[in-house]
Amino acid sequence: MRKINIFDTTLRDGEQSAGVNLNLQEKLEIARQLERLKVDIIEAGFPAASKGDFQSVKQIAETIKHSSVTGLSRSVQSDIDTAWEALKGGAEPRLHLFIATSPIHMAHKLRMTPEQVIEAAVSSVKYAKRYFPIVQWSAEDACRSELPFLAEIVAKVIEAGASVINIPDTVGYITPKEYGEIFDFLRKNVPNIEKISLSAHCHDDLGMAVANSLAAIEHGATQIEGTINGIGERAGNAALEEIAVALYIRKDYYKAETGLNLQEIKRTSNLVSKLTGMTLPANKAIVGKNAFAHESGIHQDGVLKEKTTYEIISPELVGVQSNSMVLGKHSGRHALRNRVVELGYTLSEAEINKLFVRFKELADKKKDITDDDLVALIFEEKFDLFKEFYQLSSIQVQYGTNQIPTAVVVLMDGQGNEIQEAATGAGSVESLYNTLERCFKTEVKLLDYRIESVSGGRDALAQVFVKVRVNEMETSGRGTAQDVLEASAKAYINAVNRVFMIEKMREENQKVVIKN
Ligand SMILES: CC(=O)SCCNC(=O)CCNC(=O)[C@H](O)C(C)(C)COP(=O)(O)OP(=O)(O)OC[C@H]1O[C@@H](n2cnc3c(N)ncnc32)[C@H](O)[C@@H]1OP(=O)(O)O
Ligand SMILES: CC(C)C(=O)C(=O)O
Repeated sequence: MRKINIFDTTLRDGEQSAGVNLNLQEKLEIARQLERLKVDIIEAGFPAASKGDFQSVKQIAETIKHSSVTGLSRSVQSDIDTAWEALKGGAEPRLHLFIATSPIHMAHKLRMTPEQVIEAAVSSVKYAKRYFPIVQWSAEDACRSELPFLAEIVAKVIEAGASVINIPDTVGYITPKEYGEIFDFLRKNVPNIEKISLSAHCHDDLGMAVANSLAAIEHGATQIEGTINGIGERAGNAALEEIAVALYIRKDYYKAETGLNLQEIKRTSNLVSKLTGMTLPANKAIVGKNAFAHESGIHQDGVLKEKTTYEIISPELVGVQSNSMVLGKHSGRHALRNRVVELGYTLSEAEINKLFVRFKELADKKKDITDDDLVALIFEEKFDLFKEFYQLSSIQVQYGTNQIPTAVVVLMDGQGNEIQEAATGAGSVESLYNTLERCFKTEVKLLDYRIESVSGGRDALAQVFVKVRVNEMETSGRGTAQDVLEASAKAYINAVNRVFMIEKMREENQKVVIKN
């Protein structure tokens, strides 16, 4: 079996999904879960992009011990210097350098000649090697590049010290057969290529990211890049869980394996989906709600007689289990702490105590607290870092079939001032959002609103996801409560607080001088 290294870019390319902004705590939690999943490399961000990205990469590099942590950098010295400052505290610092090699990108975006691109690539790899023991180099838009040019630049960056060469299908254009041919061409035409590791990075614009990644493995790639749930720029990246399980189930064919702990897949997928607000289609392979559900009589009959008639993957393989735990109003802190740990979360004693109060409040209203309820409460406590901006004190909404819906909202701002406003709207949620907009004194455009119940039953918690645009910035928010209107208000406030947080960081960023 060939070993395939898994390079996870959920926190970098995944966060490039429109409307997704993860805060430091959220990124750390995902990084810890990726470490439990045993990914080989975590791309934690793009350190030179912002102060927030820099801090997240630095903290992740200093926290994660069993996966290697990397960050992305353009071929410019100031980006490399900043990346070193972020990554130097990690166990195995590595840098991911890139520059575009296709005629379209070189001419129109970089406005550089091919010779200038080679010069920038080589000099940046040499510069990075002064700091980093491992330098990965990526040819952005490799799949629309001219193959002889690609081979020439790859040969030169290997000579300059790059030990991993990544061939990205940046715009999701290639087909599996053609992608395999690019790997064959490079392996045949680049000197010393057997001394480095070849990597694949595929986007899903034509729905072929996973198929292309698997084709790359068949043609010599030893590293695969992708994201959990396939999130990422535009149509997303290759879904790592699909690649890992395909290699496992079809090891007879691929004769290659990853080091992933497959049983952590479902938990990782849930965490990423909840924290990014990017819900999964029910029929998503491996991690969708219906991935192991047999609906029709003939299938059910077959599965009852012999599972393998219709099940090629057992749910337990990827950590899908039935939820048998019952926590209720008579449960104590020990049971709660135990369950939190079993669910894979790391909470301080103070956080457990705060969670316990919320848990008891909910248990008074709801008979059984499920794992999903608990996760929703953990998210509210652990990841709402924006409390220094607006916090909800109370809402009151009046609705009648022959009345104009009216809402009254009381908020606290970051300085402890109370803000009270009222407004009407075409429906209850609209009246609430019109009122909140008055409180914020900023125009907020609602782009998307989704509501789901966290668990089953009439007393289920409601979870609302919103996408908004404020001051030209798109962001998402989530809110959980037993009442749908309260959950709606919390989601809206969470999204707007994220924008204010990012704006504040950007202001602070401008004050930071990055070493040149
Ligand atoms: C395929 C990918 O996913 S690549 C990664 C994409 N991710 C991101 O862009 C997220 C982070 N990016 C950012 O925060 C910003 O783009 C920054 C901070 C990096 C740069 O911001 P700005 O300096 O304002 O530049 P802006 O983003 O407008 O333009 C990019 C510049 O970098 C240049 N550039 C792009 N790629 C590279 C590269 N690999 N090496 C060197 N220069 C590059 C562009 O040609 C352009 O240069 P120009 O200003 O001389 O025209
Ligand atoms: C920077 C590279 C690896 C990338 O994200 C892409 O080309 O899609």
